[in-house]
Amino acid sequence: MMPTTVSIFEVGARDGLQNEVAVTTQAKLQLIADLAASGLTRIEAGSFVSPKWVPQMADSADIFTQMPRVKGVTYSALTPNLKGFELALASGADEVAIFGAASESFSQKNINCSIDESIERFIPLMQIAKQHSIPVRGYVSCVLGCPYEGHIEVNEVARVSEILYKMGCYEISLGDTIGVGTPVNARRMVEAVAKVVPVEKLALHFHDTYGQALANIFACLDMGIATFDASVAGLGGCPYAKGASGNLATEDLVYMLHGMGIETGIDLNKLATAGNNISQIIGRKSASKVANALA
Ligand SMILES: CC(C)(COP(=O)([O-])OP(=O)([O-])OC[C@H]1O[C@@H](n2cnc3c(N)ncnc32)[C@H](O)[C@@H]1OP(=O)([O-])[O-])[C@@H](O)C(=O)NCCC(=O)NCCSC(=O)C[C@@](C)(O)CC(=O)[O-]
Repeated sequence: MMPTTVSIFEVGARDGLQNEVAVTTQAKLQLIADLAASGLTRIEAGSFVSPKWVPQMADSADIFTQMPRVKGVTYSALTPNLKGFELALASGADEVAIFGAASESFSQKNINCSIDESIERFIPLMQIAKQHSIPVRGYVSCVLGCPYEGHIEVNEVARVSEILYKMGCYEISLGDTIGVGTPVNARRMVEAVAKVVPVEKLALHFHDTYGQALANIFACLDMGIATFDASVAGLGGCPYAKGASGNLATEDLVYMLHGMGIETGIDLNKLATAGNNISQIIGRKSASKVANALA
């Protein structure tokens, strides 16, 4: 059955801006304020990773401490290890996300350790997060393909997802990091993961490299998933997946959902303005077809 409402997890300020030319802290703060003003209630605002690995996110502590908070909005941070979690906690993040992968090679390139080692690192983080009542989201990358290994078995996606869920992640976001998935493959992958993680605890995170993201979401919408990640203006990519384009543009997702009578709580015009403003700062046209059409 199709959902009547969908929750959008906005990743533009993190997944998006981590792979664009560096913008000022002030520009990020404005973007985050604009996103909240458009009605988004789940905003990933930065990441506490090594600034040597991802310099674009080096000001995340400033972002979290300086951004004006809107009541009802959850501001989340990406954290790869205990050090990242402690920095996020000190900066006032409402929730954090750990990130693993279904590909050994991607795990090595992205976080410099194997899948199993990454899980070992998450254990103390999960314990401390529980003590502080900080909800933890879990990402699994490369669920429909890997930039280094190509095909990824759905059983491996299910295995890593189940581990993260059993560790205490409240939601598992399945990431098509390089945007190679197609609708039938996406459904098959979700079916496999839904055998080990309740389907309502899953979110989908599609990059739009091959223009399949909306089709993939449409294909999975009647499976019981009601959370989708998206990035305003289609910002970004992944620093460890060369050539991958940004996430599905949030504007395009909202337009499709509203067209289907599915509520999101988001004002599309305000969202498009937020996306156009940050695109102008970055110096390129918005990657959202909808934002460009509205303009
Ligand atoms: C995980 C590490 C840190 C391991 O990196 P490492 O070099 O193996 O770590 P280390 O423990 O040996 O530490 C090396 C240095 O980093 C520091 N360090 C250690 N941890 C932190 C931290 N949390 N914050 C800040 N600094 C940190 C640490 O203090 C030390 O500093 P030094 O002594 O050299 O001055 C590194 O590989 C890293 O930062 N990787 C992040 C990569 C990244 O952010 N990738 C993009 C996000 S994932 C993504 O986009 C996919 C997703 C989620 O969107 C879903 C999808 O689309 O698939």
